[in-house]
Amino acid sequence: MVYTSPDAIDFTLDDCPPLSRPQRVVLTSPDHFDVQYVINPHMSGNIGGVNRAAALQQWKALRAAYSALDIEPLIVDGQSGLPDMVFCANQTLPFHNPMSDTSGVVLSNMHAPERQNEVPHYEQFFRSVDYEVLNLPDGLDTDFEGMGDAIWHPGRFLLWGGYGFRTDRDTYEALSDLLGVRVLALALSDPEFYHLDTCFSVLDENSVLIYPGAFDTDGIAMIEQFFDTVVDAPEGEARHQFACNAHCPDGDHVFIQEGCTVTMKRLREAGFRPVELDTSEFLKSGGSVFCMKQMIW
Ligand SMILES: NC(=[NH2+])NCCC[C@H](N)C(=O)O
Repeated sequence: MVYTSPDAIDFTLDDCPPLSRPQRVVLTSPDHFDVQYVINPHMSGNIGGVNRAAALQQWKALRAAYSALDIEPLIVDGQSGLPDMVFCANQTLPFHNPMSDTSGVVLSNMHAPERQNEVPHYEQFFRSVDYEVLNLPDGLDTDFEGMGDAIWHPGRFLLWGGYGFRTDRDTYEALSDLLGVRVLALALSDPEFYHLDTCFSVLDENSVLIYPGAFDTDGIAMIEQFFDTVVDAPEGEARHQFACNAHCPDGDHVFIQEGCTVTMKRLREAGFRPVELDTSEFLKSGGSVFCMKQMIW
């Protein structure tokens, strides 16, 4: 079942089976990262403008930050000719079904033609680690960009789904049927917040960090219905520093772009520990921490 308005909601969090936290992280080496085309507004003006050496240092610091929390990264090799492959949250949606105790990934159907050839590399990787690999139904020709838009509610078998730019609303009907999961679908309409993970960062079962301006009134109402604590990022930090592309891997630390001072203060007030990371080279492509990793079970 897909829910797009608060009036339709006929369940609570307690009706959703408990879901364990994913314990492993996948990262993709940035050897071939670059800005070579413009498929989101942040990339505009940045073609050829990436400092590869700086990008590598920033990526290594991210890798070290996961290791410091005892989350050992699995590394996928970036491929030449696929400059966005480093954003490994987008090509798949990893899942764990607590009822059947099965794990796997659903492959994306990238909206951007420039990124479609990234998916087979991830298919191969997940098969190599014995993951079940699922496809959206044959004949369904809707866009889907994985965890860029589809985000698990922490601790619950419940999926949040953004739609409007990179993922079609109808994809969530198919995903809901495929995985047997409820989906809360949020409309996106500001092109600078083109993926759900640019404006919505889950922290723990009761807390989320959002940029409210990216959502409509139904979206905000649904978010407020399911999270007791909603931390707002200010517009400038959300839009230009990707404050909401943060990642909280453990319900405590929040990896976030360096310099998001107001957001970090609000996170601390809500009881979280921000960990600043510099992703400035990746911001040139419209990505930061959240989309540079994929958590798996
Ligand atoms: N989930 C994300 N926000 N990923 C960032 C992707 C950036 C990439 N240049 C694109 O536009 O597709």
